[in-house]
Amino acid sequence: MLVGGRWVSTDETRPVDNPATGDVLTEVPEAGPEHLEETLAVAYKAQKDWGRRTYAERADVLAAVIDTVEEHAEELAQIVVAEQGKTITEARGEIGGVKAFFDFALTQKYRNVGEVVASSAANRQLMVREEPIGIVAAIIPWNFPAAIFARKVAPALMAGNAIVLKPSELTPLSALAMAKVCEKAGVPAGLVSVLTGGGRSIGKALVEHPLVGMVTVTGSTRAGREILAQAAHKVIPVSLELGGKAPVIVFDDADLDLAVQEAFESRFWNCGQVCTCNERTYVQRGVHDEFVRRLLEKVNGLVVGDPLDEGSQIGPKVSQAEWDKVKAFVDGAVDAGARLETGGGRPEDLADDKGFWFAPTVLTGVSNEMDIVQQEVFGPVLPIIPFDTYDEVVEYANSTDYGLTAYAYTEDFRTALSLTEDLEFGEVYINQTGPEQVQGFHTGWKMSGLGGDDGQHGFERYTRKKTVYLDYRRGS
Ligand SMILES: NC(=O)C1=CN([C@@H]2O[C@H](COP(=O)(O)OP(=O)(O)OC[C@H]3O[C@@H](n4cnc5c(N)ncnc54)[C@H](OP(=O)(O)O)[C@@H]3O)[C@@H](O)[C@H]2O)C=CC1
Ligand SMILES: O=C(O)[C@@H](O)[C@@H]1OC[C@H](O)[C@H]1O
Repeated sequence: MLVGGRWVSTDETRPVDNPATGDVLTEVPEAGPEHLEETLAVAYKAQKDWGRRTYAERADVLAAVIDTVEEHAEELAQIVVAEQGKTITEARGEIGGVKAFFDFALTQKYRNVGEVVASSAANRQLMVREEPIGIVAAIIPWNFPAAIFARKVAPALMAGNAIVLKPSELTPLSALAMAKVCEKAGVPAGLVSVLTGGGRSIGKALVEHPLVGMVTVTGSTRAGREILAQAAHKVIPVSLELGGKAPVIVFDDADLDLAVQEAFESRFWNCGQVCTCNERTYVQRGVHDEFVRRLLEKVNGLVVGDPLDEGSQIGPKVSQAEWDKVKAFVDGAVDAGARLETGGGRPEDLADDKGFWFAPTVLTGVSNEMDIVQQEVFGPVLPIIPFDTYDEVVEYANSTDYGLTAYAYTEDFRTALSLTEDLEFGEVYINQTGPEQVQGFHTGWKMSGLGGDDGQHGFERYTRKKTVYLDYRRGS
């Protein structure tokens, strides 16, 4: 792991599994208190200089990071596949996302860093200036281990901060590889550190450390709530990007081919392990059966297999624990009366394989109250629920504790515009699917988050304001 500019190993280590084989891929160090103290002491000094550099100077360094990512793109994609299990095609897309997050940070090169406010007294000036925060702690998940590293590091560095990352214990290798890329690109030593270990151990200690001035988290709502509580006594800003339970709503008048294709893509991307995934699909009764028929044709054609094989479309779940969680949701839904249209557990042709394979699964006859509709599944499982009226489906969509992303398909402009007002979500897509764009604002409502990432609003969260009163009267 990268401790204040030094690559450090430890006697105590923890395994990293390959989800496609179930075998141990490698071991990584277990960060301890001494590593945290060293990391933060070095970051504190490095940030003082970095924060005084101009945006243009910082942009030059970040531009070199993009070039170095490009130079190592395939190697980085292979690392994502090995530890997270997404297909090589999806992993190459993730590395493209890495570059996009840095590219957006570069657009801040000529950023407006404050404003002069009209003073109520002559010969005086009142300015509100934007400044770096200092040291940022980033707690990141396993579903996009390289892209979410970039989503946090790029704005944090561009705004003049240092950053210490605690990657998920499931996928530390991508963060370590990205830290090497930053080092090779010329990011000054100590500005980017990666501490490997458990969230409730080194992650908690990082969040609670007095030198950490802001925390940014992407992960489950459970983790986000714990981290918010851990940071509360320090009264520091916390950004939370948490769980999702995105509805796809298909009205009778929708372009059905478009709705089927995008509901399908949005559910099974990354084996369903995306916070913006289609977690539940509501279909108006008039087109419900045709929608299900067309969707099943696509789902039953999906190729589940070796993520390094260019022909594979879905890799394994990231861990056995995650596999067990998804299986419990499916079995619970069937026990509650849902109909299993396809899938439901391990694919037959991989029944004896050690990988964490889960067959693409579709459930019908599902009611809105079922756990599989109310709770985040985060796997290749799609429950489909029929509805009759606009008011009914809006009530269904808004009925969960989550409020990150929602999608709707309709050709009626009144319905579309009304949905953008009535849906209680931080992101609403009409007649299109994701992913979100880096210049937008990836923000969750309700239990899906606090603050947000990306765009101008996400960038601003890595800065703080200073108001300056300047009296330039010439003598008295
Ligand atoms: N809204 C969004 O943009 C996204 C949301 N998610 C959500 O995250 C979940 C899956 O990701 P997953 O990594 O399993 O999420 P987890 O919540 O398990 O972990 C996320 C990160 O938080 C760390 N962590 C957990 N508890 C604490 C704590 N008390 N203090 C400090 N750090 C802690 C974890 O460390 P450790 O390594 O020990 O697990 C990990 O690095 C899903 O629910 C998914 O929806 C995922 C991606 C994006
Ligand atoms: O966090 C998620 O799951 C999504 O926001 C995902 O993360 C990186 C990708 O660029 C996003 O689509």
